[in-house]
Amino acid sequence: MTDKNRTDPVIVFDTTLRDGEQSPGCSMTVPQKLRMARTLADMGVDVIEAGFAAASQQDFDAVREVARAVKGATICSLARCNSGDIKAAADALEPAEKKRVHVFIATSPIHREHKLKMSKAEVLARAVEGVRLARSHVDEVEFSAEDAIRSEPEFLAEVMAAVVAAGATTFNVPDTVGYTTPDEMGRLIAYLRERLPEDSGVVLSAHCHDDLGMAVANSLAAVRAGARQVECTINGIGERAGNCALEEVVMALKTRSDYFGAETGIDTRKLYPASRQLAAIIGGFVPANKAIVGDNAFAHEAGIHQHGMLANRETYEIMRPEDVGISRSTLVLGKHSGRHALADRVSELGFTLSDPEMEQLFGRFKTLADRKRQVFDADIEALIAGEQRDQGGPWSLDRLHISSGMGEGQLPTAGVAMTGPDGETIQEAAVGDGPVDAALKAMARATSTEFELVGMRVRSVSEGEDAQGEAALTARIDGMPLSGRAVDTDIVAACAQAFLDILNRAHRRQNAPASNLPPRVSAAI
Ligand SMILES: CC(=O)SCCNC(=O)CCNC(=O)[C@H](O)C(C)(C)COP(=O)(O)OP(=O)(O)OC[C@H]1O[C@@H](n2cnc3c(N)ncnc32)[C@H](O)[C@@H]1OP(=O)(O)O
Ligand SMILES: CC(C)C(=O)C(=O)O
Repeated sequence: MTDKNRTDPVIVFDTTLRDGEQSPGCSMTVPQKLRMARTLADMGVDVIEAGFAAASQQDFDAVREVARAVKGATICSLARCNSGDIKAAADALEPAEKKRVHVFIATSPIHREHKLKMSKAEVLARAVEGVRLARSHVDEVEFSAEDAIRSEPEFLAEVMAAVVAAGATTFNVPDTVGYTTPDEMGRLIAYLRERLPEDSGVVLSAHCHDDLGMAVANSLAAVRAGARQVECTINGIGERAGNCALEEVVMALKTRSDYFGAETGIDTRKLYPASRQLAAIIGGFVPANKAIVGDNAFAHEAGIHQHGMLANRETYEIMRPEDVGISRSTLVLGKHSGRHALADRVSELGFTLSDPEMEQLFGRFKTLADRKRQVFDADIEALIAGEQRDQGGPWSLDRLHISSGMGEGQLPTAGVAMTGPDGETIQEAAVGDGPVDAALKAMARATSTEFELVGMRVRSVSEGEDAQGEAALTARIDGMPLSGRAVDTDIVAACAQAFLDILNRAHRRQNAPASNLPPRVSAAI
């Protein structure tokens, strides 16, 4: 059991630049690795595995550049258990303030027999030789038993004892193929921990892959069982399904330090910027539902949740967005939102609406939200503008049907049904130069109006492929210029509604007592 008031430090070993880079499409140039390494050091990563120096000249250069330029963190290079790799690693690390050579060899039967073609004794001997040689170059040597999870536990313990005796300072337990479970991982770490001499000072480490989606859970189980180093990558990038995600393991340890009794020294406010920086460098994107750093990690759309959030954000958030470097939680307005969230946004946007106006707006908002995935601030503003626009009638546009297309022989046609001042519904159709022209002509016929279109502007007033379009039309009727404006996700419908505004203004003008007419020059809205 953990002591609630005590937290042990956990070393964060970041391998974004080595194992992360091994994932297809994630190769980085030397300057890109350097930028990323600076970010990692700045956020408090303890060990940065900058590459595999023997892999290529570029990898060697990257390790060397990071070793030369990045201060604060320990810089590490991976090496197989052979003299060439170990020498390359040591040479590349030479300028580092604090350096670590990370040697590895596989210990599992399948890797021994089929890949290395070595017996247990040969693997053991190569591991010991590798660690000794590495120790002749640097003080910190990490040994990894590749595919430790599928290795015989007794053999693993034997290798651990031998490499520790040869000078290894960290013993890493990789779940190379992401096969283990939290329970199993916990038991294996506890088993190895029992076999490490109390005063050895050797750190047990976990390196988990995510093939079954358990890399973070397995790493946390290792910490709970006594591992004091976790190996991880930003955004969880890495071989196949990836590695343990740094931001997730760090925030789990921080948020549940009561449970794990362990914490890292990471400045968690740097997690989100680091995640975005990496995504920009490798040209990928972070899934919206990614824990901690995804776009939706602190976003709420459901009305019941939004209501709870407005009352007290801890109702639906276990972490503060600011603590991971995200400026604020967001209440996303969509079809699942309720009145509380809409009212909050309306007042945030600076509008004061009466209760009936708010109720009307809510109805229009739900109708729009059913057609759009997300309702943006500009949509709300447009809805309010629409709400406040002239609705005096008497004409209503009950139906609009458009037929339009491209190519020779196409006749853009519109059919409308409009109900007028005496309650009669009139149906009309017209062809035009385009769908808007046809719609306007059909509406003019239905209302027996002669008009001349003198101005038309259509623009998008919100974001996304399902953005709302605002149409602003000016038409001359009886010599009088009149304007109308409307918003709709369909721009032809927006134009038709804007024209309806104009027709209604014209009708009211013709039927109003002469003294009520506004001056001619200000007839536009
Ligand atoms: C689980 C992991 O993530 S381990 C790290 C994996 N990362 C990488 O492989 C990326 C960098 N790798 C490379 O650039 C190349 O593989 C190199 C330069 C390291 C080696 O290239 P090559 O010499 O052409 O060998 P290749 O990759 O084809 O085969 C691996 C060789 O290393 C041997 N080997 C594998 N692991 C080890 C080890 N830990 N210690 C010693 N030898 C090893 C294999 O048995 C094989 O030996 P062989 O050539 O005698 O048959
Ligand atoms: C070299 C080790 C640590 C590794 O990357 C793995 O086993 O996945």
